[in-house]
This record gives sequence, structure tokens and C-alpha cells, in this order.
Amino acid sequence: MPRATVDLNPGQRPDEDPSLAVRNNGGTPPAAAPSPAGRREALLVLSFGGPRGHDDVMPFLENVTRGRGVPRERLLDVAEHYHHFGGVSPINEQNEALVAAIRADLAASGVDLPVYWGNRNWDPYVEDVWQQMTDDGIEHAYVLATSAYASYSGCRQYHEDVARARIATGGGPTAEKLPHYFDSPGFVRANADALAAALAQLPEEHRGTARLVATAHSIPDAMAAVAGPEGHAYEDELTAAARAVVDAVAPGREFDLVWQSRSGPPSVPWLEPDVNDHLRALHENGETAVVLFPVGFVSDHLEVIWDLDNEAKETAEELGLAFVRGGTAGTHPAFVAMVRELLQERRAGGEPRLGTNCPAACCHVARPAARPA
Ligand SMILES: CC1=C(CCC(=O)O)c2cc3nc(cc4[nH]c(cc5[nH]c(cc1n2)c(C)c5CCC(=O)O)c(CCC(=O)O)c4C)C(CCC(=O)O)=C3C
Ligand SMILES: [Fe+2]
Repeated sequence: MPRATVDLNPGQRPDEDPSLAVRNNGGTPPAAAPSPAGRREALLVLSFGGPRGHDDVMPFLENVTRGRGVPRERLLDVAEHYHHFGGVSPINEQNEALVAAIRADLAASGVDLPVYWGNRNWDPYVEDVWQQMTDDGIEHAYVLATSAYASYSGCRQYHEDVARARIATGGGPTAEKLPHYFDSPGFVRANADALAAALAQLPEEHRGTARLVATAHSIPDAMAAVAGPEGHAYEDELTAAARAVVDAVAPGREFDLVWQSRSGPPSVPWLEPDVNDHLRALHENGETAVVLFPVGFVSDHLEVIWDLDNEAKETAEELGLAFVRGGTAGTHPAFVAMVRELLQERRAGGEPRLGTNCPAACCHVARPAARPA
């Protein structure tokens, strides 16, 4: 398959780029001491990955679900969603846009730090990017996962991706995952602007009364039970983020948090209610309009555009509910600036103020769907 990584992963030799030896703008001392003097650092945007054409779809899905006990019928079903869009997941161009926006923001702020991109499940694979960073002389990588929340899928599995890549490379740069950023003002601002824009799309008579419905990827109950140091951090963090987003738009207004994109065998319980069932319940309660906002995701990737813009929208139409879907953080300037702020805080050392760190041992989970049902 084509290596689409070349342009995005700079491959610039640090010894040819004297600016890399000086970690701050124009050689003036930074306000806070940089991380260990002279260490060659980089940012790695670490994401899920997605297919680039019809032929990639099944191998991609097999990568995602290896050892997970996801039934074949579910895979074929999801494959159809990808084929509907030419076998191309939008997530790749969204990550490319995010990387470009982060680079531009860092450059404009005088932060000289190379930015790389790698994925868990598809090209550019994190293993290949780790090799590239190693060849480029990078000694330490800050890792931004394209997931804002705790849980095995959203956090720990990204740690495992890094570990796998380091093993494959025989080391390479040391790594440090940036914290969960669900509660960072830049993430909240980006989602709040998207929610406000969605509300503005509703006919005026619905704006004050429309039900605000946050969505996130469902996960197995067993995975939710061990998310974060005390369990259930996934739901707690989502509730906190949705609350903050709604408060920024309509202080104190009620909202619901529901789940989408359930996978796994039917015998394994996952977080409920599903968004479609919830729309039916709202309709039965006499609601007439809904605004969905997928605060659980960072970009409008396939699970957003298929499961919400096709399925949930269709459900709403059948019920006669006025329906609008809000956007995700994407490349919102406040979100992009947040990435820089997280980075700068980490590079300066000291007490972190932004984000929420997962302790080393949290979100361990026996793969819940790995045993035969
Ligand atoms: C919490 C969470 C996030 C959010 C955090 C994050 O973003 O990391 C997320 C994101 C995503 N999930 C994605 C796609 C898929 N997820 C699947 C399956 C699963 N997801 C799970 C959880 C999550 N998933 C779980 C517990 C499974 C069961 C298998 C397992 O235990 O791992 C499957 C298999 C088929 C199926 O749906 O059954 C696919 C294709 C894409 C890419 C979309 C695109 O291509 O644009 C993205 C961003
Ligand atoms: Fe998923």
C-alpha cells in the first residue's frame, strides 16, 4: 500500500537544522526551563487510522478487531459503511489537517518542534513513524492521542501502541502521553462553538426547548467499570465535558449523555442507551427537537458521519423530530492552541494545570470480548 507518510513526517535531520538545538524563540531564554537541555523532542499525533480505498476496508477492520470477538456480521455491516464512502475513511484527511494546523500554530508561536503522525490500525502505522523519529534523531516524543478521555480504548490502548512501536524499533525516543484533555478550556470552547452553531441551525421556535444530546462511543460495561483509578472515569469525564460545553452555550441547561456505535457480540453488555433508542424515548416523552453533539470524538470521522448523520438522522426523521448534529473539535483554533499549551506545560515541567492524567496502572482491562461468547 502507498506510503502516504512522507510529506507529513518531516524526516528532517536535526543536525542539519540548528534551530532544533535551541528550543525557544530566537535563542532567548524561555520563561520556564525547557525539558532536559538539548534533548531532541517531537510531537506525535497518535490516532486510530482508517482505510484509504475499498481494498483496505477488510484488512483495516481485521486490524481493529483482531482478538476482540467482534462477530463477522458486524464487520461486514461496518464494511458497508466504509464502502458507502468509497472505502475511504475521512479520519486520515482530518488528521492531516490537524497536523498542518498544529504545525502552523507552533510556528506562529515560535515553538520549534517537529510534528509526526501515526496510527494504531492503518498506514501510517505508529511502528513506521517510530522508526522515522528514531532515524531523525528524536530522543523524546510527546504523544497526543486523538481521544480526550479515559478508558482502555481511548487511553490505555494508545499507551500500548507506543509500547509496541518502541519494541518494534528496539527503543527510539522515550515517550510521554499528553493528559486527557476533555476538561481543557480549548477543547470545551471548540465543542461549545460547534454546539452553538448547531443550535442556530434549528428553526427559531425550537432553539430554546430542543433537547441537547451528547454522544460518545459505547464501550463494554466491563471496560467502563475499570476506566480510571476508581472506575467509570469514561462516563464521568464525558459527563463533565458535556456539562462544560452546554454551560458555555446555555448555562445550566439540561442535557443527556447517550452512546453510539456499539460493537461486540450481543451477549456482552455495553453502555446504554443507544442514541437511536434514546431518540425514540424522547419522542414518546413529547420532545419535538434535538441537537446531537458528539463530544466523545475529536473529529467528524466515519462513526460520526455514518452513525449520526445517516442512522440517527433517519431515526429522527421517522419520528418527526427536528434534528441537527453539532460538529467536533476538528481544527478549531482553540483546540489547536490547546495542544500547544499542553505541550508547553509539559516541556516546562512543574505542576500540570491542564488536562487530567491517568495514573500508570489505570484502565487495565481484560479484553472483554476476547473470549468466545
Ligand atoms: C472508545 C472508542 C473510541 C473513541 C476514542 C478514540 O477515538 O480512540 C473509538 C473510536 C473509533 N472507532 C473507530 C472505528 C471502529 N471501532 C471499532 C470497534 C470498537 N471501538 C471501540 C471503542 C472506541 N472506538 C470498541 C470498544 C470497539 C470494539 C473492538 C475493541 O474492543 O477494540 C470498529 C470495529 C467494527 C465495529 O464497529 O464493530 C471500527 C471500524 C474509529 C475510526 C473511524 C473512521 O474510520 O473514521 C474511531 C476514531
Ligand atoms: Fe471504535
